[in-house]
Amino acid sequence: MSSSDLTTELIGAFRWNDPGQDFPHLVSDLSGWWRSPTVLRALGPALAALFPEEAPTVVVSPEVTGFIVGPLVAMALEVGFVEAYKGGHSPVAEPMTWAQAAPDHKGRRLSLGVRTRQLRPGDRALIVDDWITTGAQSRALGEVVTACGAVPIGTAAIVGECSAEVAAELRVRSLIRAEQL
Ligand SMILES: O=P(O)(O)OC[C@H]1O[C@H](OP(=O)(O)OP(=O)(O)O)[C@H](O)[C@@H]1O
Ligand SMILES: Nc1ncnc2[nH]cnc12
Repeated sequence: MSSSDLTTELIGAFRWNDPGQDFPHLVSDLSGWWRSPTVLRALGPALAALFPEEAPTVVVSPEVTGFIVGPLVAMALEVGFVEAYKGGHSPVAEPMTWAQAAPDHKGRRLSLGVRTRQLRPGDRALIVDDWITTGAQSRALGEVVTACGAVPIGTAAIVGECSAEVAAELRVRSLIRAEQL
C-alpha cells in the first residue's frame, strides 16, 4: 500500500467519539485501525520505514496501545520487542529500570519501566507508539533506554501531535498529524 493510500485508510477508519455529559472532550477511537486487515498489515512496514537509516536492534513501546503497534514494527524490522509498563499497578517481579515522565496529555505524571535484562548495551532502541502529544512518555522511555546502556534512536508514531521542538528533541517521526483526523 502506498503511503498516501495508508493515510487515507487511517483517516477513514478513525473516529472521534463523544462520551457524553460530564466529559468535556471528544475521545479518540483507534479501534477501526486494528479492525482493518489492510491497515493492520501496512502499519508495521510504514512505521519501520520512518527510520530507514538507523538499523534498530529492538523496539520498545509503552502499554497499552503500544503493545499493539510495537510488535507490528518489530516484525517488519525483524527485531525483538520490549514492553514498557506504567507504574502503580501489577508489579513485575524482577529488576526494572524506571523513569518518571513529565505531565502527559492527560496531565498524569507516569513512571515508565522496562525489565532491565531485556535492554542491553549496544542495543539501538526504536520507541514506537500510537500517538505523541506532549512527548512526556516518549522522553521518559528514552531515559529508561539510556539508563539500561542502550541508545534511543527516535520515536515512530502513527499520529504526531507534538510541537516541532519536541519532535526535534525526541526525533519523533509520524505517519499523520493529529490535525488530519
Ligand atoms: O505524548 P504524551 O503526552 O506522553 O502522550 C502519548 C501517550 O499517550 C497515550 O497513552 P495513554 O496512556 O493515554 O493511553 P493507552 O493506555 O491507550 O496507550 C499514547 O498511547 C502515548 O503512549
Ligand atoms: N490516543 C490518544 N488520543 C488523543 N490524544 C492523545 N494524545 C496521546 N494519545 C492520544
